[in-house]
Amino acid sequence: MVEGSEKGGFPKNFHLVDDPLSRHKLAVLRDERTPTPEFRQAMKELALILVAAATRRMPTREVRINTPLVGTTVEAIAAPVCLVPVLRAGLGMLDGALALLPKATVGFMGLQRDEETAQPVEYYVNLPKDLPNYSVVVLDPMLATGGSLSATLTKLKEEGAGWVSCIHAVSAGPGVERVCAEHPDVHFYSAALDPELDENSFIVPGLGDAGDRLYGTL
Ligand SMILES: O=P(O)(O)OC[C@H]1O[C@H](OP(=O)(O)OP(=O)(O)O)[C@H](O)[C@@H]1O
Ligand SMILES: O=c1cc[nH]c(=O)[nH]1
Ligand SMILES: [Mg+2]
Repeated sequence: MVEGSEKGGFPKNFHLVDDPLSRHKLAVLRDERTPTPEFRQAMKELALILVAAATRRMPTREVRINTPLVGTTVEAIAAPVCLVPVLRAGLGMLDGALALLPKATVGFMGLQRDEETAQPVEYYVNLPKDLPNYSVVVLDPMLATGGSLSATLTKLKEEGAGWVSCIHAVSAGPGVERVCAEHPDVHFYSAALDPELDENSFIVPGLGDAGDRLYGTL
């Protein structure tokens, strides 16, 4: 993993998860020939890898237990976890994240980019009332202009979220610059950092519209 703090040119809260396995999953996702079932499966598997990376900085606490042989001190994740998929495409990462964090609570952030302006329009929000008690992981395969993620993080902070990390399959330079600057306290984990956006604010080379490819609404 390339940590933001290790490589010149990366914001220090951006982390590229570019091991061979995540690159392999990403190759499946980027290929236009990948049909919906395989796309969905690869997104789920990539989410497993990314969510493991995103727990690296999660607060832990010491717990006293007994092994079958002796008493010892172990480490456990300190706070309950709340996963927040950004609808729709974020749902494609939810099963993978829940496989590693099965006790997690799930909140929902419903946003859709306006096709003309690329601005996010909020249509559904459902978050736990006691959000300040949780460590929050935001799931969204695509970080393009950063508008949807910025709106999500602003909402989470209004609701009192403290520790927050985000996972993405593909991020674009302009969106990364924006969210890292606006939210220096949040860590962002992505399997790719693509250079640019096209005239419709789609990531290039990217993988197309993640929601459409996950749900077959092409
Ligand atoms: O960084 P941004 O420029 O805001 O773009 C990224 C957003 O666009 C996509 O959602 P979309 O609006 O296509 O909704 P969908 O998941 O329902 O397809 C994607 O899943 C992100 O939420
Ligand atoms: O390239 C992009 C940009 C936004 N949303 C997507 O699904 N893909
Ligand atoms: Mg979409």
